[in-house]
Amino acid sequence: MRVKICGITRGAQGRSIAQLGASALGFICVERSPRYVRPEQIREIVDGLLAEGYGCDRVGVFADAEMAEICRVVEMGLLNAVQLHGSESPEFCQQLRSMLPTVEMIKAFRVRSAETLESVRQYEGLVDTLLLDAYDPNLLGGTGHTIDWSLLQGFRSDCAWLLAGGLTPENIGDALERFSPDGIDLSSGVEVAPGNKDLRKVEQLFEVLRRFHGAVAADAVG
Ligand SMILES: O=C(O)c1ccccc1NCC(=O)[C@H](O)[C@H](O)COP(=O)(O)O
Repeated sequence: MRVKICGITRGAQGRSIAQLGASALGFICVERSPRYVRPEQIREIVDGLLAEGYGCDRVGVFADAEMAEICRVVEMGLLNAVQLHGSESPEFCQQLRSMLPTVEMIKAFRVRSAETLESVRQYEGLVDTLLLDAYDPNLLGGTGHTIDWSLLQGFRSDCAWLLAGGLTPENIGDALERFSPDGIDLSSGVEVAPGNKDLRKVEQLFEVLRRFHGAVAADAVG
């Protein structure tokens, strides 16, 4: 199972989190987020990861950004995945795919109702991975709110999907008893403050995951 830890802003924390077993690290490229990191900072963090041989995925998180800007940051930051966290249309995803054919495309949905889950269907086949996050009227992500899990009961997709939204070392066991996502994504649940990760909480997370999956590989769980 993939484990994505999002909102990395510091090189040393990124490397420690990769060492603990994260398979993907997320960098917030949305300027109004308190977790925003400039492309130059991403590059510095990524250079450090690559220099130490960490093979985890490097995900740039965007929200309704211009295609040219996404391509610029991907190139500069040596990213191998983009997460589209705004209201990007299926056509936008299709066009971006043709511009970045080798980059994983993750489309995020802020799940507010059963209709949100229906809208996901239009993206299956166009993107590589879906990410289901919580809805908040004021914030795009990193909210710490959980999705109304009753809405996800019975959710299936042809696409790989990641569960996000208010996940913590305390509730991850409960989440994985209810759902079988292809991966999980956490941010504020493993933080001291926005953008400052709590390594003890990340460690605690992997301890719980080991109980579920037996063993933790260097870049994957289970
Ligand atoms: O984290 C942010 O500040 C953010 C800002 C704008 C768009 C997306 C953002 N985060 C995206 C993520 O993938 C988070 O990990 C996801 O929303 C879950 O966050 P949390 O509920 O804090 O675990």
